[in-house]
Amino acid sequence: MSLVEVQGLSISFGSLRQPIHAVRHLDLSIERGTIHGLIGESGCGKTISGMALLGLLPQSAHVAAEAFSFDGLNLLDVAKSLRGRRIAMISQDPAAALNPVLRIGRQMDDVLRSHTGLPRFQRRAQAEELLAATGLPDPRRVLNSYPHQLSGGMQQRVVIAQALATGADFIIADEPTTALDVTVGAQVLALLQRLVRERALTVLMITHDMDVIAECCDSATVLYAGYTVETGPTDDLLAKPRHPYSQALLAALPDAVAKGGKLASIEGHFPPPFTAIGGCAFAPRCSKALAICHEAKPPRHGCIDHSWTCHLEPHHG
Ligand SMILES: Nc1ncnc2c1ncn2[C@@H]1O[C@H](COP(=O)(O)OP(=O)(O)OP(=O)(O)O)[C@@H](O)[C@H]1O
Repeated sequence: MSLVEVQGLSISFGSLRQPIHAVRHLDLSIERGTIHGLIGESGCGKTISGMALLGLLPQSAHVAAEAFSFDGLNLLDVAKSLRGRRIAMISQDPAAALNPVLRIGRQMDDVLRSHTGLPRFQRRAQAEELLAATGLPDPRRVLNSYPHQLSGGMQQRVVIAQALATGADFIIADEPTTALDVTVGAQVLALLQRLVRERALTVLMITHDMDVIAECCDSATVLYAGYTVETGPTDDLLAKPRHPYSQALLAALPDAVAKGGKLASIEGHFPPPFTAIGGCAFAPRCSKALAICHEAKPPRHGCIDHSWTCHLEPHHG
């Protein structure tokens, strides 16, 4: 059984008469001990999906799903209680995740005190061990530092150490390298890969950057306007993307993987979240669209490992 199993998740805001569709139909399956990417353009619903997994949606959100489970537990019931116990989050801005007026030692200790039964001196040793595990060279100095005395890359390592301190086995990393320069970002991705191997973690990597998927994800889900349009192992997705949107994403990147490019723009506009979509959400921007693509929801093709939703025949393109 997958650690995370999401089928047909929809999240909307506003009234039933005038809904704002943040996520329209998310299918997401994450295997234990892997890094799974969730990729798509700004506004497609990546962060809101992560919030739903963490039980952090505002009260005003309307949520529905055919399946929405973590380790067999229904997340609609238990997401809040799993947060900070089995599920932790690393965000884009480590400085915002840390308290600027408290030393790192105090902040690590606060997390360890509320998540472990360890006495104080053992918590100190554990904090040092966790900071060392994230590759910070002088953990004692880091424990005595304030966040502003650390670089962005060091701050992100501290945030990762805090996530480990909670004992969480599933980490949602929301654009964790966006605020870092390329080299430091690559080091943070390598660190997450090592931690997944060494500590049996599972990571959901939220990103708009195909390079991040190529660099560190075992598999990925492509999201467009709140819909899962394709999901599969990274190698397959990069070598043979099947949905026209995934194909356009890769085509928009000259030497996508080699050159470190970001998702380039694809002609046309993303459908606004308040519009109803009758057919395929990507049809208005799709160079291969048929009449039916504008009228009816696309069927799913492929197998459980690699699937995509599209009206075109599976052997097209
Ligand atoms: N509290 C809210 N009320 C109404 N609409 C919201 C709310 N939160 C998010 N949305 C809408 O949901 C949609 C998805 O937002 P989300 O932040 O998940 O996108 P994203 O893919 O993570 O984008 P980015 O990469 O820019 O962070 C957007 O249209 C956003 O405006």
